[in-house]
Amino acid sequence: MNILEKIIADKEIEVKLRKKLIPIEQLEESVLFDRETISLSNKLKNSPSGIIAEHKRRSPSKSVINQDLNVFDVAKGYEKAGVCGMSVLTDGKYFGGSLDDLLIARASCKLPLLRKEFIIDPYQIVEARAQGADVILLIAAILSKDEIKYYSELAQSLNLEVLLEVHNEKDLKKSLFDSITMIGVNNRNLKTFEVSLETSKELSSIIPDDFIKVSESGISNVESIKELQQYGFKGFLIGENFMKTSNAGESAKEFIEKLEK
Ligand SMILES: O=C(O)c1ccccc1NCC(=O)[C@H](O)[C@H](O)COP(=O)(O)O
Repeated sequence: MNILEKIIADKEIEVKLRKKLIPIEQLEESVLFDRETISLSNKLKNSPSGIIAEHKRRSPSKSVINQDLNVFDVAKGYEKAGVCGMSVLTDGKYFGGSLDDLLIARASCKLPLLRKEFIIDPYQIVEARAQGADVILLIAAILSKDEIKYYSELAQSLNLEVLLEVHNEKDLKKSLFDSITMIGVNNRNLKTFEVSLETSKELSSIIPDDFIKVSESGISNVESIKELQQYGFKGFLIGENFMKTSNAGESAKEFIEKLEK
């Protein structure tokens, strides 16, 4: 099994358990369920830098990145830095995240929040809404065309935006639905962990203009962003580069200042 297959096998067990612990009807009663969501795509459209900064403690490719930062401070710092949105990894086993991280981030800032998760069941979409997310990630590589359509329409009906992640042309071809606003090209091959910004550049020309293009993973300098902007990218998802420092918010602030200079 490759890492993605392992993550999904574990996720299936986890979701089954979560559904038993907290029935969907209970999620729908959350005080956050009816809150007005914040549009990430609007922020990206109107931003010169387009940074989506991630809270990421560890990862399968890098092991520990930073276990010492407090998600409350990270969210506040990212907001102060002027990022467009924050991505919160909620997977526990492989990334050290949790739904509590999402809740804490929600309580500490007014940024659009992306629930960064391996979504394989509609339950997780309702869960994202109940825990304060504004955007969900759908990964084309782990979903069928019908699932992408159904899950993105469910998200839309809950006023959640969808960032649809692709790795290649095949992923992209099965993912073009009106219920999706943003297409993210992941520069990290989730099977081998190899990172190449060429993936974004190569796919950019076949992403229709109706979608906001986001480049994800492996971005560590402003020069790469300036180059990717030439290919039409408006959003840039950055995790490790900020989280590996002792002050993720400050690191994002310096990065954005340099980018907008
Ligand atoms: O980051 C990993 O090692 C990883 C491995 C397997 C599946 C997903 C993985 N990462 C999720 C992400 O997409 C990244 O956290 C995100 O794009 C930020 O990437 P980076 O800036 O390189 O930390």
